[in-house]
Amino acid sequence: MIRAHTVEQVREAEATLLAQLPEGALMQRAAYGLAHAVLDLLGGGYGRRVLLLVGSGDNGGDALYAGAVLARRGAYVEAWLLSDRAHAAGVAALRRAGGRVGPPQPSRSWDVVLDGIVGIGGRPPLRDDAAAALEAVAGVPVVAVDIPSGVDVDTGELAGPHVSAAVTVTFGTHKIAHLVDPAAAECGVVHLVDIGLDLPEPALEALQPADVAALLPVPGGQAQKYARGVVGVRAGSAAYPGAALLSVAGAASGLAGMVRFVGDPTVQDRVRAAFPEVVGDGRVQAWVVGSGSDDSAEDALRAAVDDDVPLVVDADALAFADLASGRPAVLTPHAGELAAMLGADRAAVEARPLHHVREAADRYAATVLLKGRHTLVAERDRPVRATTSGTPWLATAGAGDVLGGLVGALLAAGLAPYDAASVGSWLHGAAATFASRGGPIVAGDVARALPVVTAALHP
Ligand SMILES: NC(=O)C1=CN([C@@H]2O[C@H](COP(=O)(O)OP(=O)(O)OC[C@H]3O[C@@H](n4cnc5c(N)ncnc54)[C@H](O)[C@@H]3O)[C@@H](O)[C@H]2O)[C@@H](O)CC1
Ligand SMILES: [K+]
Repeated sequence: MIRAHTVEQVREAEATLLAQLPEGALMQRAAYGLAHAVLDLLGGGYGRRVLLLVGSGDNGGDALYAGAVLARRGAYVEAWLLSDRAHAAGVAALRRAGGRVGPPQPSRSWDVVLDGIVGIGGRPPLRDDAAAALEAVAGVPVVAVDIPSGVDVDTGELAGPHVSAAVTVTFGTHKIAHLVDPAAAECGVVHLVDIGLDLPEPALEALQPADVAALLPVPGGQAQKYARGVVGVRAGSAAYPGAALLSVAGAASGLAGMVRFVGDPTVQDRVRAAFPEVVGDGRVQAWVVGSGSDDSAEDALRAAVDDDVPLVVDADALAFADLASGRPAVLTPHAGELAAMLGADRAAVEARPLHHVREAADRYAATVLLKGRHTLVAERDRPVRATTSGTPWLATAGAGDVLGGLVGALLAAGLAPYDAASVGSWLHGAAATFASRGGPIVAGDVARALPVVTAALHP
């Protein structure tokens, strides 16, 4: 599991550790980890040209001490101090190691910039001098120290100018901004340096393959189809038959024992032709409702709610999500749908996805899965889960229908809504990444890749 903590949680853990260690020990751990990540990125130190952007806090201190390590490895290192209150011992260490301190020489070109402007003590927006320094080094790859300066650490929101990093080297634990967009998209590759912090339950987490494998419902030796779970799909309409086919394709991933389909008769014929294993109405352990349901969305959701089993509420059914409020249910909006549910602007949801997904989980007393580059799954009193297994090629028509079906299959197989949503989202992203191999895909490719990805979790 990747765990992310709030600034307050990190500060508390650091305070405990600082009290037990000699002065400066934590910063040395951080600076060595940082320097080694930079050496990895540059393929060595000798002859490389490194510019440090140094703010007034300990984040700048990390950059200065790392700069000293790099200078001792033969790099040419300059520190551009953005404040006259820069970390004094760090400045002295850099000087002793042969680094230069002062405004950068204009003619120099840099191999890398270390962003030590602000870390977890920063409050966006960046001050003007810091923003101007960023402009002056535009185009040079940046290694962000702890966090790309200018992003909001605890929310993942952006406010004005900010660093866009190639690599972010963070310390002790991930921060929320490393996993939540739009900030996460500015972090580049995130590298975690262990500094020995002892941390509480995280604010946010991201499932890793081993976590998904541990949660996945796997049939035992005595398995039979009903016990493995029956998932029902109420989706599609004469106008949108494809949504039903893709919803069923996700549900028929093999993770539940049986799939039922209920819908428009013409759509039903097409579903049966494409998926001979799918049967008609009957008892189910979970319903998936809404993709392409068009005018029938409300009736379909009411019928599903009457069965009193866990639900996936998707697409057209989200307009009636109140019906699922307080039930075991996963609501699966994209930003536009969530905006409509909350009476907000789509742009506001995209700028503050974490805030809005939490608000919806609270308002609907349900599990809410907000689709995006890093999908977020929120449920009251649980860490939000972010999905990082996808690919930008997954932004394709019908991919959401497959996800809804898949989450339904996992609900039917017995996972709680929170786990079904986050495991389903992870598998969906991983299947897309596997199917894509860096190239374009369509929604059906994602559904077809699900069994392979599932199998790979159990070598
Ligand atoms: N506390 C610890 O034990 C450790 C901290 N470490 C480093 O220390 C950092 C935190 O250090 P600090 O608490 O000193 O805080 P920071 O260095 O993150 O930033 C605080 C400083 O930035 C200035 N600042 C705040 N907002 C700004 C803005 N919008 N524009 C420009 N300047 C702004 C403030 O005046 C303040 O002096 C971590 O992110 C990490 O890099 C690491 O060395 C590991 C150990
Ligand atoms: K930084």
